[in-house]
Amino acid sequence: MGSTARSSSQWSGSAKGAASSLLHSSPQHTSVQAVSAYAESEFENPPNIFGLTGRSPVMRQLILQMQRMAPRLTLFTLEGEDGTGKTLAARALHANGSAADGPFVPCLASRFFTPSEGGGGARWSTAALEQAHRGMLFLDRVHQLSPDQQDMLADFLRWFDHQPSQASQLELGSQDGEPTPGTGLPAQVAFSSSIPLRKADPPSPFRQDVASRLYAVRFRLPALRERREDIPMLAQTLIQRFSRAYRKTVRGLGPGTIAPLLRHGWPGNVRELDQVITAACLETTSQWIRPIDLPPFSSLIPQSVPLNPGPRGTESTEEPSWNLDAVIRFHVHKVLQHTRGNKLRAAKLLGVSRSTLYRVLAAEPATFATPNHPSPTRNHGTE
Ligand SMILES: Nc1ncnc2c1ncn2[C@@H]1O[C@H](COP(=O)(O)OP(=O)(O)OP(=O)(O)O)[C@@H](O)[C@H]1O
Repeated sequence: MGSTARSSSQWSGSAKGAASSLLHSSPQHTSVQAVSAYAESEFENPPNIFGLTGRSPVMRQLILQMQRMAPRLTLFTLEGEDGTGKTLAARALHANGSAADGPFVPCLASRFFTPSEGGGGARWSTAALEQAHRGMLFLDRVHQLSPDQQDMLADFLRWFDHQPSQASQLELGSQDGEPTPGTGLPAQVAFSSSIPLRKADPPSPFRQDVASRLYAVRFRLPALRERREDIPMLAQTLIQRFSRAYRKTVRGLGPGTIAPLLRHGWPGNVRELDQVITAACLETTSQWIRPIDLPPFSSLIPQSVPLNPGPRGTESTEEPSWNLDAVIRFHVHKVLQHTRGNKLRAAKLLGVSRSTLYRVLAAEPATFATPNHPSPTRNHGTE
């Protein structure tokens, strides 16, 4: 990619230096050339599984582990905070596993375990099972299950463990490969959880016997703040993704833009980074994202998205933020993303005047400040 006359291999040495200096030194010393080199480099081909990538040791190890284990997985759990890439990881394991020829069927765990949906006394959704026949059923957000639903999950695990092997599944389906009603059987079942299901100190909100079964094979997606060295590469990946999707040429991060990204805490993880990059790509009038193009980060997501509280106390231990300004700004940015930055259309959709929209965007969001990022206005400083 890019219009530079130098090849990426010629750049790779200086790109490596640029990455290191961006991570370890003051942003004021970052040169235009170094940042351009960084954006144009190929990032030394970090391991990649179905678009899930990372160059930090923890991500390298995870991706290699996924590549190694994918062909043999039957039942496993992906654990990590919201937006860390659990769904992407599940898709990657599906694409590289024994059920790759079958469908990938994501389903909220709390919807799957809804007795009425299956009818006929079924304690889980037979429709979802049929859809996922010989593929992967991905039961998302298992930590949100109520105690009754956890009991259903225990029954489901027992049922699944006693099903015939993949080899004999052919006999279960009809001749054209479609399952006959009530006989759908996924080859793989994956679960996701945003919080650890196993607690060292009881009492736990989750049935510990069930958690042990789910943890037999577990992949942990690290929070973005635990692998900051991945931020430049992820930002570049997301910029390229944006450019392709929106057909707008954005080449990379301009001078001074990486520093605020490295300083931020990323409570919303890669999803939040994606939102920030998308908003900046929409905003920029240059081919490079400038600090002034960055939105105030923490306003893009509510500071702490409260989890669905369950009777056994499955709610997040973090204090949820219901700050009205934060919610309004989050919504406004979502609408702006939807209208691809068209403020007139966004104002119409929101049912407000354009000047009101500008006022919301210009407002100083004092309540969104993070300790490391005290003034999240549109201009993130003068670096
Ligand atoms: N390592 C990565 N490389 C590229 N994109 C990533 C990576 N991790 C996550 N993403 C992107 O970040 C966004 C959030 O990822 P995903 O939906 O998989 O997270 P999640 O953990 O399942 O979130 P939630 O628990 O809130 O459902 C997606 O757009 C995904 O493509």
